[in-house]
Amino acid sequence: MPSEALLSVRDLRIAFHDVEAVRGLSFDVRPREVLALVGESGAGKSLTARALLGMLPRDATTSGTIRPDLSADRGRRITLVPQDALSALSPVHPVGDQLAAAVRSVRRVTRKEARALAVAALDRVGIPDAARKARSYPHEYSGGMRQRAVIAMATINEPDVVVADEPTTALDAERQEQVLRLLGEQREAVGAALVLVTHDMEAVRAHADRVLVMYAGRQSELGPAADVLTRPRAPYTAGLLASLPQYARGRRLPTLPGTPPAPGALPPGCAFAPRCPLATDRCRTEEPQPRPLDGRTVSCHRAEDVTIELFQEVQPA
Ligand SMILES: Nc1ncnc2c1ncn2[C@@H]1O[C@H](COP(=O)(O)OP(=O)(O)OP(=O)(O)O)[C@@H](O)[C@H]1O
Repeated sequence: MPSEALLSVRDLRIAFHDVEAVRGLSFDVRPREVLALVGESGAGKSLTARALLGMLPRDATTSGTIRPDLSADRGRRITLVPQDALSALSPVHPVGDQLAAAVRSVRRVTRKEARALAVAALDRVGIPDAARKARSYPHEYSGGMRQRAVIAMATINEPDVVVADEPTTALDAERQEQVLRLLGEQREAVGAALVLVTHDMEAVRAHADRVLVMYAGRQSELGPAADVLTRPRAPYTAGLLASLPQYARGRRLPTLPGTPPAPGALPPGCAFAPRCPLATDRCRTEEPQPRPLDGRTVSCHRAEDVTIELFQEVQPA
């Protein structure tokens, strides 16, 4: 995989009224890779993804850099697959017209050519009788078909980066897997990188090349998914993995005790220390900075002592 960056994020901070929700993230998105942003609710995954797209809420203040700024080319070089497929489609225009309009907004093609591209895109995502379905409105599509249409919309202009923000939360497990597989195939077909926001470690394992594990607005661990998921170096990663059935070894599934802190109420030192079985006085006073270890970057004073079994013996609080 080429290692030059398509996007470079450096010391990204996102605050609301002086309370930081994202606190100094640095990572790259590489060409054609699937980079998963993973962590519990409130970790700052969506805000980070939205910052890439230039779609932050108006009252957010940011610092740091995202280079190049693809958000000026949103819809062409960077696109979004949102949580809710309906919100990505207008209810008042046929789906094919919306796809054709998306094409014509960035390419000089005739209406007829745009229309043909729209039908081809719907066909590519597995919509049966695409020429006819292109004339239907979103409400005439089933939920699954709408998901497919949204993926067609996000890939039709062959972007460099597709950002998918929990694209499957509303779906059952089987559908989730289908949608992620389709998203993977489509982004591969157009040569785009995928930034996949998820709280599902199973999805990360099945679909990501690299993973950025986030906790309380910071980076816990960043590295190749195959390494991070088999040999975590951040206690928080081990905690997320503990809830996956294959690591429970026949025992009752351990869960990560406690909840993440709210952005305005962070403990001193490492934000994860109150939930961490390895925490020492240093962890409770000194915030760990990202450092290289075992081919990834990890923010933990005790990273060398972390094993995948760390949470096996911990009972839910
Ligand atoms: N519009 C907003 N105004 C104020 N605070 C916000 C706003 N949006 C997000 N936040 C704060 O930022 C934190 C991180 O939000 P974000 O949506 O990025 O989390 P997430 O990791 O994507 O979680 P989830 O999985 O629940 O979507 C939230 O817990 C919240 O405190």
